[in-house]
Amino acid sequence: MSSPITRGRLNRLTGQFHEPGREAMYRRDIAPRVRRESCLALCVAALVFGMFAISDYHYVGMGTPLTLLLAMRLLVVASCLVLALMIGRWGDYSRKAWLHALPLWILATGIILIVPLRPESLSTQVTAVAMATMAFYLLIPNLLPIVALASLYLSLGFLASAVMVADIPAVVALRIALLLVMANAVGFFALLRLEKLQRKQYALLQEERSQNQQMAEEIAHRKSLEAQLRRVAERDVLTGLDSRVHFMTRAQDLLQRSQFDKSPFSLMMIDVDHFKAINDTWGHSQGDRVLATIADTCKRSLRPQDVIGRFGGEEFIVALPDTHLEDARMVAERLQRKVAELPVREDMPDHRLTVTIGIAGGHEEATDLPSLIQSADQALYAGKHGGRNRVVMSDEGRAKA
Ligand SMILES: Nc1nc2c(ncn2[C@@H]2O[C@H](COP(=O)(O)OP(=O)(O)OP(=O)(O)O)[C@@H](O)[C@H]2O)c(=O)[nH]1
Repeated sequence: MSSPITRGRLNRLTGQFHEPGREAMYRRDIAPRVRRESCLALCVAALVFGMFAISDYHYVGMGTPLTLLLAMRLLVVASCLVLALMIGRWGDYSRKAWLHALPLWILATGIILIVPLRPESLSTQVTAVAMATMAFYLLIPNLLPIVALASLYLSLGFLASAVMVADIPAVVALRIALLLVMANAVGFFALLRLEKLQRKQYALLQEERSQNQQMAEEIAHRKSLEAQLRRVAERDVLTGLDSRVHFMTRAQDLLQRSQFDKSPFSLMMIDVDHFKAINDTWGHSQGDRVLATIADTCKRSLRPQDVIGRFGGEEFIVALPDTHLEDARMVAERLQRKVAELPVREDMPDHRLTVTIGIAGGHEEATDLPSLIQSADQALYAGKHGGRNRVVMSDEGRAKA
């Protein structure tokens, strides 16, 4: 549950947010809707106010009072329509609340002026004023304090002109006053409730949006962490090659595809010769540099579709899809040559950098990756025993070749 602080506290009398920034944001948010509704409400108000011209003739007949009444109605109707047009174009509710308030004052003045121009119809005018008051509060969108002031002006002005022009007894004036107080009270509290409800709804929506935003950020953060972790798990930090686990996954896929396509598949195990001696003589940092350089050299010498990984310590593994054993041997010999040509003499004088490579191959359905690795490893072992710095094919490979 969110606290009233996060939702935004509301003023008890106006229904507006206490925080001016939040109130301004709310008004900005509802501005387009208020603009549309104001235009529509003013057009309807102009129509209704103009419509009563029909009853003017009935009450005052032909003559100067009718002319004055019609002129006044025309003025009010025209003002309402012009203001509706202006609000539609420039009526930004968040910055020009006065423009939205102006029609209320004009309509109120028009209604008040009917009393001296048509004093005989006072009883029907009381009903019309009460209804106009409610319409001010509920139908023409505006801020509660502005509406309350305009309605009060309408009520007091109407009462004053009724007392002065229509010469009504005190008791009738009191009844009209009570009726108008009631209309104002009902309108005020209805609009206050509406203002509060709308702002509460807005605050809840904002809260929901911010929670969604937070959630989206959290998800993005987790995804990036996940991707980072995956990258760490898939890469060997020292050489930048595939980690053993990731290599196994990729090589497995390649082998399966080769078996499906019935295309050749070869596997190489590369081991640096006398690597321990490098560590012991020139230190582990130099050993690390040598491993990274050899890894880089091998990677660059392979095709993009080949996959190379670090299998362990100073041992690398390469999967060669679509490659016959004889071709794999040529690749291995090329790698062997490139490693031997690496310029390490300055850092490690009197040391010949060499690698021994074991090769195995096969794409028959019975062949699986672990047994291929085992065969390549056996060939590598044989190469080491045979004096190192050589390329050796597994027994099955030799038989096939
Ligand atoms: N600098 C460095 N050394 C490593 C790393 N991983 C393994 N080693 C070392 O590599 C050496 C491998 O030694 P051996 O298994 O005896 O192999 P070798 O000396 O190359 O001998 P042969 O393979 O028989 O030619 C060990 O001393 C390991 O400590 C590494 O990441 N960095």
